Amino acid sequence: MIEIKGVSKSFEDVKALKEVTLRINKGSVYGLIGSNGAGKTTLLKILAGVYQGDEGKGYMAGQEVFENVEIKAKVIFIPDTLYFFSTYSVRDMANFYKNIYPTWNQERFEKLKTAFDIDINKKINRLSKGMQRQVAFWLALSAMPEYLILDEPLDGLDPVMRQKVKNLIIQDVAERNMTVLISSHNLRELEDLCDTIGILHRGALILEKELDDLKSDIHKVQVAFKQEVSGPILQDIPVLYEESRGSVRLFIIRGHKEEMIRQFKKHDPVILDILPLTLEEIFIYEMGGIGYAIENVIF
Ligand SMILES: Nc1ncnc2c1ncn2[C@@H]1O[C@H](COP(=O)(O)OP(=O)(O)OP(=O)(O)O)[C@@H](O)[C@H]1O
Repeated sequence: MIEIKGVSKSFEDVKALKEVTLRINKGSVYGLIGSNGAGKTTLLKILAGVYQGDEGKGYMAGQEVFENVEIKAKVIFIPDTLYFFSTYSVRDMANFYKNIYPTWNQERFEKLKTAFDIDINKKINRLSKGMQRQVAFWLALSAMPEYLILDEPLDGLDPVMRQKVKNLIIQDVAERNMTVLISSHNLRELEDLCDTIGILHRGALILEKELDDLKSDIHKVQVAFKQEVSGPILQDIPVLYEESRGSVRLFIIRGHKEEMIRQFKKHDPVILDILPLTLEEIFIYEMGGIGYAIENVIF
């Protein structure tokens, strides 16, 4: 389990994190989103033991992370800007990891050669940006970490490689209960991977929800009636958004699915479709409800 308890962190006059508390269960994949400068990288670095909070602490499996060698051997952090020793090849770097991570799995490293078709004798710094990111994942997944912390992880990877890496992460979560924390600006990307999403805004965690709860609690409905319905159609059901496109009306509704269908059917609809919402749409309506414009938060 990963825990952040009341963490605040300032850089000179900038309050990067303000009393952030969050908990990520073992085997969970947690997506952290937020606008530029929201504090995502700072939070990830505190968990990776790179920074220490001014107040509060980061814990993994109940142990404090900062300056804890035992815990650090179980964590891999892939930062947004990668760093490799300048003269090291993939093979050298693998040997380096082997010495640091007791869980290093040479067999897996060999197997993953087919997924990341890169010459292991090549100097990493001579590889392209995307290939370097592939190497970072190759090494990380061969080290079999208990905790994987990723900052904008898929940036620079081509679409095929993005899918491959996502599948490999999901496989490790399913097979050996790896816990993952991912920071990203891309909700569509996170939708495939995460079970929980948190939004960080100006250093504070303003929303945190399980994806399933989000998806089962909010519905998009397209409905059209033979005749104009006078007066309100829905009673005692919270409508988050409503618009008309010709004779078709669109509703975004929270909860009450069966009751909503019953009330619509009373008016004899010719169209009654319940459509899937993207995670992005869900957040637009959710955040609208608590007074933030999502555009300012995510993009
Ligand atoms: N080493 C540092 N020195 C001074 N200020 C810093 C440092 N690191 C971060 N900050 C400041 O802290 C705030 C949070 O930065 P952080 O990098 O955590 O945001 P972020 O959410 O990761 O942003 P982005 O999406 O742009 O990567 C910003 O105002 C940033 O300028």
